[in-house]
Amino acid sequence: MQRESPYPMVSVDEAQRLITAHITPLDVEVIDVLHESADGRVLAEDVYGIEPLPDVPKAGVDGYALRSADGDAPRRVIAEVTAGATPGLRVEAGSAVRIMTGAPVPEGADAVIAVERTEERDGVLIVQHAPRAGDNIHTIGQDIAAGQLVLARGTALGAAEIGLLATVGRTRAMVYRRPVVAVLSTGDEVYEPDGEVFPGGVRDSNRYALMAAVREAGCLALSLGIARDDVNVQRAAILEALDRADVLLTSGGVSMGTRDLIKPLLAELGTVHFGRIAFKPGKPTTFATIERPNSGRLLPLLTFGLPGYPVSSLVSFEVFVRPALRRLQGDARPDRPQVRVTLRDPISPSPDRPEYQRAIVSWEDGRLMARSTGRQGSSRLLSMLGANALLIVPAGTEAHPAGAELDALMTGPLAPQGMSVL
Ligand SMILES: Nc1nc2c(c(=O)[nH]1)N[C@H]1C(S)=C(S)[C@@H](COP(=O)(O)OP(=O)(O)OC[C@H]3O[C@@H](n4cnc5c(N)ncnc54)[C@H](O)[C@@H]3O)O[C@H]1N2
Ligand code: MOO
Repeated sequence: MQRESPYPMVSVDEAQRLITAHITPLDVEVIDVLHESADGRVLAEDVYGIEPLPDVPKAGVDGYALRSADGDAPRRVIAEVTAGATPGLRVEAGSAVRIMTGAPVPEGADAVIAVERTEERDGVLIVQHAPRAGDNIHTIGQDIAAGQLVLARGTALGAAEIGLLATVGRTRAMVYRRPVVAVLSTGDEVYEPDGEVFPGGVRDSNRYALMAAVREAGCLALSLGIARDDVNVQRAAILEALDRADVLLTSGGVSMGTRDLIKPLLAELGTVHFGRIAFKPGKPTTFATIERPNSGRLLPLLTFGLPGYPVSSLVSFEVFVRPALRRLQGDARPDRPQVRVTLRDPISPSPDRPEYQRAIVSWEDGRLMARSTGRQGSSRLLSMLGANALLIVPAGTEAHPAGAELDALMTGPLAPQGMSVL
């Protein structure tokens, strides 16, 4: 057993910097952006609107197109235009055209009055007030100007973005490839959750939790199963990832035990960039790159050796892996937002490392309030339940009292007011 880790302890910032230095966005592909599979993809090109929207002046309400110069005088109703029709007629002085929302405004008309503000009897229109020029008319290009940039490269596709692509007629667009992320659990004590578990064993929660986190980050998850604590078995699993994946996440086997084989294996197969972080939970988190001589892939296999403790692996994923996966997909905004929160409960720091404590943040009494999810042990997965934030608690010995402020990384949307923990 080693008495001291050969890996120097790096700071969180330094670890993030080292990871980022090894990332360039993956290759691109052209996809049909109107299908389900486009959800969450990141654009690899700028998208412009070619034509203005609307392309002709359009009625904003159901009513009558008329001339403002006629004031509040009655008008003769000469025709009706519906959305989708081409009017081909002219509104002369003293006349009006019945018009529907979204229909092109006929020539000569410079206003539309809502039907509720009118009466029509025997083909004569009575208006309740004199319309002003421009009333209820959507002008050419008011929503999108001709040639306007509507979506920038690096934008993730959600409902609004997909709607915009359809609006400007871009049914195919260039997006970054989704990274394939292989996930491997290690440990003789780790069992499939649906089978028999021998005394002292644990069910493999890490692989399933990490694969869900990988998918949530927009990647394709590839399960490599559970590798026993045998150097040849674990080497074979890493080599399989080298063949099949862009990124490898392992869990377990990265601390000081005699069966902690991952770090020496990564050093044998590639380059370990760091093997310890001043960070809790997840101190032994390791980052390595493994070259792939003949595969033609641009990037080496990015390998994250995550700790075995369920909370440590997920928190390390959130802080170090997720931003890397977003960067690989070309996301222009790969980081979670950081906010200032007020503590509802007192928080005790860890003496030697900054600690990322799980919390529930909601908007209460005009500020962001954070409540703790309870005991923060690395093995207590329940401390992640309902958490939408990681409180960044600097190393220290003094507790932070209720009412004090700390920075927090938002990992999900704000919680409803008064949400409590189990
Ligand atoms: N002498 C030292 N011991 C430890 C140190 C240290 O610095 N010196 N660091 C501690 C810290 S901090 C952490 S975190 C853990 C991480 O250790 P490993 O990554 O080597 O993890 P394991 O020992 O393999 O497992 C830890 C724990 O998690 C359970 N586990 C493992 N895999 C899974 C899985 N797939 N699903 C659910 N649970 C899993 C495993 O049974 C252990 O209970 O090391 C400390 N030790
Ligand atoms: O860094 Mo470990 O996750 O504290 O237990």
